[in-house]
Amino acid sequence: QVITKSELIEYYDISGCYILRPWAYSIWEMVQRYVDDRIKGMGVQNVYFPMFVSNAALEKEKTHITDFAPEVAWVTRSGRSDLAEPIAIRPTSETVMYPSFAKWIQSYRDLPLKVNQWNNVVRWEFKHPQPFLRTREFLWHEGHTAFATREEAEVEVMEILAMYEYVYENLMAVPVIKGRKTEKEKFAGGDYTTTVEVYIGASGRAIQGATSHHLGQNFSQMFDIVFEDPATGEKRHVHQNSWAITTRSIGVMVMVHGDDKGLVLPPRLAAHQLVLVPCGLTVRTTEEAKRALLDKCNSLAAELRACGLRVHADLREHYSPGWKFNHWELKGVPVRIEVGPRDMAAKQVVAAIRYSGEKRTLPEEGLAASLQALLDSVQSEMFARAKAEQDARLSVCPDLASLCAALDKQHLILAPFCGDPDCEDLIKKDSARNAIVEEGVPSMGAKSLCIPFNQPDEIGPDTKCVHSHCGRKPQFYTLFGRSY
Ligand SMILES: O=C1CCCN[C@@H]1CCCn1cnc2ccccc2c1=O
Repeated sequence: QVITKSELIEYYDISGCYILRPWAYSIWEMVQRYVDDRIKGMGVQNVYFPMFVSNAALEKEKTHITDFAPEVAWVTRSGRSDLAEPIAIRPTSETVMYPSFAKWIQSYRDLPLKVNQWNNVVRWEFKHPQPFLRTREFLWHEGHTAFATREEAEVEVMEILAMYEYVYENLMAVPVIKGRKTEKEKFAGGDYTTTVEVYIGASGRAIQGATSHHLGQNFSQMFDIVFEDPATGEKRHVHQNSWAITTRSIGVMVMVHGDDKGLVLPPRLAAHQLVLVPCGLTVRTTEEAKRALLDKCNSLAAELRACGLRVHADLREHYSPGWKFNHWELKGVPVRIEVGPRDMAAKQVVAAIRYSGEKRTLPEEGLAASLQALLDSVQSEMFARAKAEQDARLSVCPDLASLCAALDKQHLILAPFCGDPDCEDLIKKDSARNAIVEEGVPSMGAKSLCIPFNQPDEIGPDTKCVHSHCGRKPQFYTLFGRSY
């Protein structure tokens, strides 16, 4: 209800596809603007590759394409005539881009190659679609880079991950847990996957927020992307990375901050940080008093805009202040400013803070500065509140029983883990069986989310793997939880 009543999304007659309305698209634009500036500062250049992939190109990456094959959408016809060869619609662009990388990279002087594209991709998922979180078409950016050495590539993987952490924590006020995916959960085409994971308090589940993969030389071997080593003259395969954040991030922010009155937008991403509503106009208000109030609202809005604040003055005559209060609360505007004739006379305004519900009277004097300070404190308090909830729902569990008990409390679990995919399958199966069934719906088992870079403790010599039957030595604490 929130995503339609707040005018983020409109539904569409093709399953898994949704319309991003201005209120949602403006959030994506803010994310895009920040990420685009950051990656350009890292020497990445934007490009645009075709959305169509030939069967031959797609097949080139047969290693991991197999488990993704069912999701690939194909064009088989134009008009009434069949195509000679079916053409795939890109689900991601490795196979589209890397044949060109092989042409463009001959010498070490052609390195590093760093390109990115802002585009849409199509994955014909069969799981239950959800706006933002699981859609058959979504917007993202995909960065694809190539280096002469592994070390250079590995530095970039972490720089990009830090950028995604900033997008979530500093723009969206959403705390993340950074780490590396386990062997089972990583992108099979790469060497390793790093990720930012987000805890969704409302559902007690975690969701992947963005990824930065180190591909190693897997793709350069498949696509023969080689350069001549100046020292030895021999041909060397490049070391590659690829990374992405998608419009799923909008859904994550909606879920983390939303409340029973609707959206709650963090000030740094809100298209309107402030909405100005004239109040106290009654049938008895004289024409010139009304005119004076509307002029006041316009001049306040202009003054605040001049100070860089994103202000919207809602001066519509045929809606009551109460209606407007509800409308903008539903859309999650961080601060509403109420101005009535009495406020005008007292040279003050009333600020209503969306995320806390608090109301505060502010003098007109220095209003822009006090509102900027207020918005900054809203941003940091929204983060602090989400962080406190995430930390309160994080348990360190030594064994399966305590892991299942923590799952039932909608916690995420940090557990000593051997890292073995078979053991991970067992943990998922056994934690699903033991967990209490809620309202007849079998609750899903725990998946591994990441191996946090920030480990809670050393793995002691006599520490056991969380699934004691496996008998293998635990290697690291791994974050487990129900996930999307
Ligand atoms: O995440 C990223 C970051 C951006 C570039 N691509 C990588 C890895 C994508 C993994 N993936 C994900 N779904 C797929 C679906 C169909 C075919 C292929 C794939 C596929 O390769």
